[in-house]
Amino acid sequence: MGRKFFVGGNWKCNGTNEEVKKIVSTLNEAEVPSEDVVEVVVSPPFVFLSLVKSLLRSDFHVSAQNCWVRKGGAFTGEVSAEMLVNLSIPWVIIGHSERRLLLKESNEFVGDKVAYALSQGLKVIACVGETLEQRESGATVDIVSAQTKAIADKVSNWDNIVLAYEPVWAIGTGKVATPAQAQEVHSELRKWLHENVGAQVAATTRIIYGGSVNGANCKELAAQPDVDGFLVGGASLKPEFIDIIKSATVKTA
Ligand SMILES: O=C(CO)COP(=O)(O)O
Repeated sequence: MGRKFFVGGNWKCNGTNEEVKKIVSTLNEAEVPSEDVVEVVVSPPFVFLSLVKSLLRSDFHVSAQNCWVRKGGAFTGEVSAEMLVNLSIPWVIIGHSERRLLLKESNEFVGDKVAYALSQGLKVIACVGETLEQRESGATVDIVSAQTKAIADKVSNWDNIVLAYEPVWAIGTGKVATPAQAQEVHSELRKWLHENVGAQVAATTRIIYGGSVNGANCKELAAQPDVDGFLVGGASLKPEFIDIIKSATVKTA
């Protein structure tokens, strides 16, 4: 079975009520390849999830940017997986580097979160990626493998996981990984899955790239054999997100 191209838009901590409505209306008017060709998921901040869900075209889906590690309760400021399920939000991003680095989320904590979110029926965009210092010291593959292992240690079924490779040095910097750099790490991740989880999981799990993806660089990245889509930050707030969605056709050409 082929891996359907996946394009996620991570809006991060951006947007007003008015801006969110405008982005959604731009997306709703866009002509893009069908759902058979590309799966599109947008991830607004928690407070806008219901609004976006109510306005967004039905062939695009909504994701949260995080959720609590276990069942909800006395955890001030947190949002539980159960709440997302209750609102029919199908996806959640877990382990984004901004949370790993700024909020000190460990590999193990991320693994626990992924497992709990899956157990509640959510689909997960699980993020991994190395810092510039780690890349320069030659540790990239070790770092992303350890991050992936912490997830694999806690989950037995990968059907509802999309793995996002997001090198920290490429996020929000305009410094995109070259297609060859992205392909190299994606193929190492697939190899890791093959050797440590199984051939089927390696063949079917989508590995998407994130870090300064834009309308101009997406096609070349999408053409790489192990790049199965994107997780887009800054450009997902702009009309060029539509061009990025359209890059899915590179795979079918
Ligand atoms: O972190 C990212 C997506 O999750 C990437 O952000 P940018 O596309 O703004 O570099």
